[in-house]
Amino acid sequence: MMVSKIYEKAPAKINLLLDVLRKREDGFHEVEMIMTMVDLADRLEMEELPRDQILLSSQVGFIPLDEKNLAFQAAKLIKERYGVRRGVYIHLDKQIPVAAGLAGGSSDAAATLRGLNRLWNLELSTDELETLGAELGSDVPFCIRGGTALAKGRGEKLESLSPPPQCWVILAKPPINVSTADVYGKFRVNDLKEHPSIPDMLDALSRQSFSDMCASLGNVLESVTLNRYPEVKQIKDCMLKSGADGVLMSGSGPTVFGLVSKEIKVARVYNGLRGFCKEVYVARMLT
Ligand SMILES: C[C@@](CO)(OP(=O)(O)O)[C@H](O)COP(=O)(O)OP(=O)(O)OC[C@H]1O[C@@H](n2ccc(N)nc2=O)[C@H](O)[C@@H]1O
Ligand SMILES: Nc1ncnc2c1ncn2[C@@H]1O[C@H](COP(=O)(O)OP(=O)(O)O)[C@@H](O)[C@H]1O
Repeated sequence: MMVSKIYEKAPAKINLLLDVLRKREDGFHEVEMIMTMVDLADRLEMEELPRDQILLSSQVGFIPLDEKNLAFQAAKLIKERYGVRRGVYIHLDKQIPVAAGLAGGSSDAAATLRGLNRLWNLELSTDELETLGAELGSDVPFCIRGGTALAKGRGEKLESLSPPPQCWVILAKPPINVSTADVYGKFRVNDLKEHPSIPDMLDALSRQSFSDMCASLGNVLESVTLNRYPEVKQIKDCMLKSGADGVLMSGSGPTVFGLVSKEIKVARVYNGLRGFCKEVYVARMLT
C-alpha cells in the first residue's frame, strides 16, 4: 500500500561536553563533543503533493519557510540527489526554541531526510542519510542517528555511546539570539586555561554514574557566550543555587540546562528561575 502521509519527531539535542581542539583551514573548528537528546521535540507531518513542489508551513511565524529553512533544504537535497520528481507538503510543529543551541533546525532537517526516505521508498541506510545530512550542517548527522554519541571532526564523525543515566533536564533560554558562526568566530582556543575531560565523561556514562556525569560537564564555548551575555551566567548560578546537580550551556548557547536526579527538586529549580528567565522547559533524557 502506498503511504501518503507520515509523521516524524525531531528531538532537541544537548551537549554534555563540548571541546574545541583547533581552528581548521576550511574555517570550521575541530571539535570533540558528547551529545544526547531530550524529549522536547518538534513534530513534522509530511504529505505527498500531486505536483513537483516543496511547501512548508508552521504554527510559528518567526522562522523562515523558504529555502532558508533547514527542513526545506533537506527536502530539496534528497529530491535532487535521488532524482525524485514528486512533491511534498511539510508542516512543522515547532516546540524547540529557535537559535538556542539545541539544534532545532538541524533536527528538523534530519527528521525530513528520515521521513522522505520512508515516504518515497528510497531505502537509504542511516549511514547514507548521515552523509547527506552533513551537507546541511555539522549537527545534522547526529540528529539522524539520535541517541547518545561522541562526535569528532566538525561534529559529523560519530561513535554511538550507551545512554546517560535517566534524569530531569531543565532548559532555560534567555531572550537573546546567539549565532553559532559568531560564537565560533570569537572563540580563541589559545586563551583556554583548561579543557573538559572526554575520558572522565565516557567513564561516568559507562558506569551510569549521575554524580560523575554532572561533575564532568564542560563546554569551552561558554568562554565566549558567558562573557558576552552576563544573563547566561546568571541563569547558571541561579540553577546551581536552587539545587540543580549539574549545569551547563548547550552548544553555542544561549540555552542553559540543569540536570536533576530527583523529581522533588525540579519544582525548586523551575521556580528559582522566576524573574530570571521566562522561557523554561522541563524535559527528560531520551534513553
Ligand atoms: C555549536 C554546536 C554544538 O553542537 O551546536 P549549536 O549551538 O549550533 O546548536 C555545533 O557545533 C554547530 O553545528 P551547526 O549549527 O550544525 O553548525 P553549521 O551550520 O555546520 O555551522 C555554522 C557555522 O559555525 C561554525 N562552526 C560550526 C561547526 C564547527 N565544528 N566549527 C565551526 O567553526 C562555522 O563558522 C559555520 O559556518
Ligand atoms: N527548521 C528550522 N527551525 C528553526 N530555525 C531554523 C530552521 N531552519 C532554519 N532556521 C534558522 O536557523 C537558525 C538557527 O536555528 P536553530 O537550529 O534553532 O539554532 P541552533 O543551531 O542554535 O540550535 C535560526 O536563525 C533560524 O532562523
